[in-house]
Amino acid sequence: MSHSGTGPVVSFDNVSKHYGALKAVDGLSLELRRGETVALLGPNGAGKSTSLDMLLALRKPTAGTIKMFGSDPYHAVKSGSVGAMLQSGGLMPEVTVGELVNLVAGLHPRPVPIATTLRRAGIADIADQRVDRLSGGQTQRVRFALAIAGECDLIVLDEPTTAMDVETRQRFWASMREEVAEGKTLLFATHYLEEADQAADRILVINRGRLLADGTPEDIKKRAGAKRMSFRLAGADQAVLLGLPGVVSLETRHDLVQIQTEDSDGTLYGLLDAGYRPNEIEVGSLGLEQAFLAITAEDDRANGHEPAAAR
Ligand SMILES: Nc1ncnc2c1ncn2[C@@H]1O[C@H](COP(=O)(O)OP(=O)(O)OP(=O)(O)O)[C@@H](O)[C@H]1O
Repeated sequence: MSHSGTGPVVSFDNVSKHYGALKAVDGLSLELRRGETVALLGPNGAGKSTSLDMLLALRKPTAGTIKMFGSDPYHAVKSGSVGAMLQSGGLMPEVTVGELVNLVAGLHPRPVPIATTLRRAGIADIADQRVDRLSGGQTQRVRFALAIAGECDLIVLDEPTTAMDVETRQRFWASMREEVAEGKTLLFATHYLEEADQAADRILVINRGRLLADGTPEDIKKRAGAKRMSFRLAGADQAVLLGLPGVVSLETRHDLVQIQTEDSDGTLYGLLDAGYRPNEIEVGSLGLEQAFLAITAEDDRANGHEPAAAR
């Protein structure tokens, strides 16, 4: 079955999952469009795995509706439309990597040639090794191979690059781009903010089971509002700098001043009005990591919780 329709690939409509009093997912609504690479970003316990598991029909929502290719997740998964790599789940021991990939491809309605899968996952050289004798990073690559062993339209990955070293991670994303170039939709959960920034064209920030932000990496950085400003200024009075409009935090080293501000224009005008003449003024957005922390901390404060970063 091929899905070339124009409807959303995935839709969550007001989906919740409660474990007793705990709202792991709390009224989540979102849509993924064909060909998008979307990162699900959130602190520990945000509800990322629960959301992905519900999408893959492994857990049942307490309320709300999930659709995949316009049908219910169970049937979409059964038809082979989705390839998935989850966080846990052991691999069958005592078989070789090649045998395992062969076995899983054989179960798939539209198997990909084994050699292609081994190459794409970067495991051709370990095809003869037993799966229970692999390193953590190699195991991750084998699990990725199983996700792409059949032709599918949607790939779902839960923290795929955990335990991968930098080189393996880069190779992994290069293979992923090959998959996406074929028109596949990719949804992945990650803790690695730089990874979301580099790999995704859209980021969904979730915290406590709710969607806090949905946009391009640029949007997310803007959404956090604050800017970072730096300049050189000899003999600046810290108290004066902290008192400037919009200033959130301040760091100084020798004559280098770095400021986080919610109003970069106001901060600069205030500084000039106070008679200072700084040099080498630079104003930029916060990095994604800072933006992400700012968004989740603001949400935690607004809801009377301790910020996730401090949990
Ligand atoms: N089977 C379960 N029974 C009870 N609570 C659960 C169960 N599974 C998950 N939870 C709780 O639901 C919340 C969301 O968990 P989930 O694993 O979805 O978060 P996550 O965003 O994937 O976190 P992490 O980044 O740590 O993997 C957590 O508070 C977790 O403790």
